[in-house]
Amino acid sequence: MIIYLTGFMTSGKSTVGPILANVLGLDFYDLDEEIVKREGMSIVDIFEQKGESYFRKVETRLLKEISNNDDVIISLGGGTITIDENLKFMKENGFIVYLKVDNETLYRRLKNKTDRPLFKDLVMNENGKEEFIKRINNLLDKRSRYYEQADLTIECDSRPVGLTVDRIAQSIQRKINEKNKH
Ligand SMILES: Nc1ncnc2c1ncn2[C@@H]1O[C@H](COP(=O)(O)OP(=O)(O)OP(=O)(O)O)[C@@H](O)[C@H]1O
Ligand SMILES: O=C(O)C1=C[C@@H](O)[C@@H](O)[C@H](O)C1
Ligand SMILES: [Mg+2]
Repeated sequence: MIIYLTGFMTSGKSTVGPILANVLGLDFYDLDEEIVKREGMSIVDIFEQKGESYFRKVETRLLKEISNNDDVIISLGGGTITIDENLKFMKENGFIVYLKVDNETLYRRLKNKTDRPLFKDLVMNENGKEEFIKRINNLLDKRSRYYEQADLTIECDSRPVGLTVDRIAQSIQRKINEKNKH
């Protein structure tokens, strides 16, 4: 079984993923971390020096590569699921969980981080909340229809990490039990 964690930047995929894997006794991969390892560059450097479309190509290739593992949790990048080819592949090969977080919470988490290329300029230019919220909403308008294709949505705005992990773990456990019955 492959469990894919999707959701907006800073929704918590990379924070929740390793804890969830530990709780369920599964292996863990973080797609962004695999890209950084393979390219020997940070995500920001890849975007700045090689461009977003190059990043997306590597992302799609490595998504398929790490999906050769079984019994694994994979934390995706925030944009991975918005590539139709990736969405189709994950629907066919795993169980997708959407970590849904409201725009105010995303703003609080994003406003000081310079390691997200799609928000770095706003942070560096010390833009105000309005600009952040506008960009978050614009991206969410385009991306929600992809995130909502997930098999399970967990609303996790200000929920402690442990509770998010518990809720996903219970849901996955139910799935595994069902599978074992058949
Ligand atoms: N309850 C919470 N659950 C998850 N993360 C939280 C929570 N409260 C605060 N945070 C913080 O929010 C941030 C979540 O970032 P994280 O890197 O996990 O997101 P991500 O979904 O992997 O983003 P990206 O798409 O950019 O990889 C971290 O800085 C984490 O410490
Ligand atoms: O939402 C996005 O498009 C991204 C999210 C991050 O996980 C990284 O994959 C990168 O910063 C792009
Ligand atoms: Mg991440």
